[in-house]
Amino acid sequence: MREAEQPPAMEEEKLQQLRSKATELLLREEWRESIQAYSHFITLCQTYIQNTTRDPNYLSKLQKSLCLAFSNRAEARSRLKDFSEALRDCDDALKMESTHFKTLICKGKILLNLDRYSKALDCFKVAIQDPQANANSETLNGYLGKCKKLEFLSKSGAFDISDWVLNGFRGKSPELAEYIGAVEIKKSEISGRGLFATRNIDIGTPFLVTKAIATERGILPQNTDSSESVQLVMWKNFIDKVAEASSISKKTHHLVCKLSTGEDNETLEVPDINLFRPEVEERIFSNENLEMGRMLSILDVNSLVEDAISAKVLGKNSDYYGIGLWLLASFVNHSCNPNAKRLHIGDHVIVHASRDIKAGEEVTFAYFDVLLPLSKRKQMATNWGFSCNCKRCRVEEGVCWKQDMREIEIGIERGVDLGGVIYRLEEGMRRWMVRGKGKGYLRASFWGAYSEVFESDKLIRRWGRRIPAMEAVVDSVMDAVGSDERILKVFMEGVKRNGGGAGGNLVEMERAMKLGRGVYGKVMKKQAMRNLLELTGMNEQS
Ligand SMILES: C[S@@+](CC[C@H](N)C(=O)[O-])C[C@H]1O[C@@H](n2cnc3c(N)ncnc32)[C@H](O)[C@@H]1O
Repeated sequence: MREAEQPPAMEEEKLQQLRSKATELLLREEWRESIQAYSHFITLCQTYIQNTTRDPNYLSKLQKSLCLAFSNRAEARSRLKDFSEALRDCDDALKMESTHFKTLICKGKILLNLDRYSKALDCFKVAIQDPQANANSETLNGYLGKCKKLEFLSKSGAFDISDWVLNGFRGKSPELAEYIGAVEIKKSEISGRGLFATRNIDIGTPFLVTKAIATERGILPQNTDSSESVQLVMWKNFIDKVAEASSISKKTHHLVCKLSTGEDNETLEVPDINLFRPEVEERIFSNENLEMGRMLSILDVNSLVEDAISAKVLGKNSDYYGIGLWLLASFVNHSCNPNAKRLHIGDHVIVHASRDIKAGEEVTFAYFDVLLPLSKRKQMATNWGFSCNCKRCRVEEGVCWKQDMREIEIGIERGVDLGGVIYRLEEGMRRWMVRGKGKGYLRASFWGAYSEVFESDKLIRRWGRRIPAMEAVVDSVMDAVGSDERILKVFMEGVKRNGGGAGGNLVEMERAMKLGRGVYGKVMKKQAMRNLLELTGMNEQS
């Protein structure tokens, strides 16, 4: 006898057995096994529904069971982060019962996870009307509030981490939404594709906030050999996580395939930035092949080391190490005169302007320390696998061969009086007619010398007016290479030495706030920024 022709009692018994097994597996959190059991149940139930000509009550009972099975399979699939299949199950359940409470909650949570805030909000809004919502009203209201807040952030970019900062970065890190501000992907003169401003972006304004598709974090041991082997294990885990994220989402896979391998950059296609928006659904992407070798090159070129704000400000956890892949941030090219900085909070990266950016300008951040001379930067770019093609490197190429420049570098290596180094460099720039941004570039290259002199009362007294004032150097370096915590630190110490500080004169404080916005971004209110400025001024390691 075929299953579909069995009498209802037997059908029911069989369904009951399968349902109990699937539910038990679900309760035991054995997700894969419960998905299998529910799939079996669903197939059987669908067959019975198709073939039944009997009692409408029985049919309705079958449909209810089927709806619940879709809902439970969606839950199990979402626990395995297979969100696209889980969403499909939710939709199948909702087709049968458009206000099915459990499914609406499950779908809302999945959509929230996928950063589709307004669609998630729609689900929770319907769910809260259900009588069952009374027993869960606190949780449901929590979800509703979270969706509304994240939707607002994703539209406005008005991020605010003040409370967390004022709380000394303790507790849960702030909730952040996916946000794409006034930027687009275009062909870049630096290399391949780059991210470009579509409007003027003020210093500190965040223009990209996005969650990593995978991260791996750990504490590195002090010992170099052990540290290297820990890093190797982390790297392997990280590769596995990226591979897993790509295998469960066609969209993630497609976007990973779009990233550069560091070769043939000029022939790379320019993807539409809108593809990176969370609202773009999985179903428009097809299966693509990405061989392991290519994926490893992509990760090599695009993975970023985390730079946690708490570690930055408090100078703690210097042996803490985190890597991640942030898809859209991977289109930001390096420049030795960058105009953007990134801040890592939880799994999110916030990219903000570290100086004013004009509409049409390419946005860039530093892949490595750019407060160093050209020769050292060249070495670091080589380690990264490219030869830097930024404007500052091109300008500095024009003066680096000069005898004075060589002598200045040799002098620094030999530990000569750094005031003398600065004096010689400033004199040289006058003779070589280096002006405007060029001056800022060279000062940034020898920032180490400037900062040591500005931090030493003795050297400042000795060199007096023969070297430029700290404020003028800070302004020109910031204008050329954007804000940096070390520039901010020198400035804050100078302000304190002059009797200023948090209560210092208004002009100085306004300048400090501007530097602070460039370093940390306009993501906090004034009091939180003042706190950070105080901490930056005090922290030896920042
Ligand atoms: C993360 S990707 C940046 C986006 C890349 N241009 C693209 O089209 O996908 C990093 C790669 O871009 C290139 N690149 C980035 N900054 C560069 C620079 N300043 N000079 C030369 N090449 C650069 C290098 O090939 C580097 O390996």
